[in-house]
Amino acid sequence: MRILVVGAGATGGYFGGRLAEAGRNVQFLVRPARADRLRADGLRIVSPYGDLTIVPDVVTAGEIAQPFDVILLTVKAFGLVAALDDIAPAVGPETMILAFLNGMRHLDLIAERFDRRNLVGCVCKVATTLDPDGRILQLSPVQEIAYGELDGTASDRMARLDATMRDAGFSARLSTDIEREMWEKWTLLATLAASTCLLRGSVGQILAAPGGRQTAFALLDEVTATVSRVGRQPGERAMAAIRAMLSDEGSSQTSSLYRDVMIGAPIEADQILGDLLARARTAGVPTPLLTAAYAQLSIYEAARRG
Ligand SMILES: NC(=O)C1=CN([C@@H]2O[C@H](COP(=O)(O)OP(=O)(O)OC[C@H]3O[C@@H](n4cnc5c(N)ncnc54)[C@H](OP(=O)(O)O)[C@@H]3O)[C@@H](O)[C@H]2O)C=CC1
Ligand SMILES: CC(C)(CO)C(=O)C(=O)O
Repeated sequence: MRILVVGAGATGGYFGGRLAEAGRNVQFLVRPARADRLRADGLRIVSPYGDLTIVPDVVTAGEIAQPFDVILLTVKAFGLVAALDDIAPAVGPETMILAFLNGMRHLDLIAERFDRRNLVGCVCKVATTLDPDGRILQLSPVQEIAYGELDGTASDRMARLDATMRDAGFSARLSTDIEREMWEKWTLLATLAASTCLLRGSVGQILAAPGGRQTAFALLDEVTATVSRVGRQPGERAMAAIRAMLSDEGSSQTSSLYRDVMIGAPIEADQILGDLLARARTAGVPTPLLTAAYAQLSIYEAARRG
């Protein structure tokens, strides 16, 4: 299968690099500055599973001649609309698009731009970041992607996709309920992002602060009530894992959104919190803490814009 990885950043560079290392047919669609760096230094991964440098097969927008079988869309939410224009020549009727983005709004944007049949549900679990030298650093051992038809059916194309993704140096899993898994991941991430950004600290620092635990768990209640009303109710196993993560005394766990705020970078507040709040408002679910967290992040974004 011909795979196009859109973006060679923290996630795309990581999973695309592993797929290429495992011999899959991978091209990276990147923008000119990243292309120059990759051509000069290679695609470099620093990982607890072993470091890796490969010479990636790189294209830039305008150089794509024909559709791909699989597209891994790994841009941040604020780059999505532009990326969808850039990948148009790569999308044919049979192309499967797997997006690593958190939240759910991107599904509608992709379906509106192309066709709902192009969509494959996907959850990406990893903690990677780009360092100032453009290397991909893997920060924790978790490295999994799960995928599946959004309606849960077992299709031939999922079997082909699964055969391509498996045994490529990370955990790859065909899910029969990927839509629920996506809502569960959003529950985790929205709670973690809102609590770490609102309270300005890691899980351990929040738990050590007066009222920190109550605030984090009240946020979890707001997010869970919203997700259960407007999406799918998270399963008990997922909820137990989220509660355990939020109760881990001394934990240095933060969210990528919080880490981006701390370095003054652009953030995905609209995709992770704004969209959830809009759905909560429509459904009449009260969300005072989420509203406060989003207001604070909106002030950050306004200040960044200047
Ligand atoms: N990092 C993580 O651990 C996890 C991230 N996610 C989610 O995955 C998504 C991607 O995150 P992440 O990989 O961290 O983000 P990064 O910012 O590290 O990587 C995104 C890359 O996309 C590139 N890009 C943007 N627009 C285009 C375009 N039009 N054409 C080609 N390349 C483009 C950027 O390149 P350029 O250099 O040109 O700006 C950048 O390198 C996010 O939605 C995030 O929430 C999910 C799970 C974990
Ligand atoms: C769920 C989590 C924390 C995993 O890295 C994440 O996706 C993020 O912080 O953006």
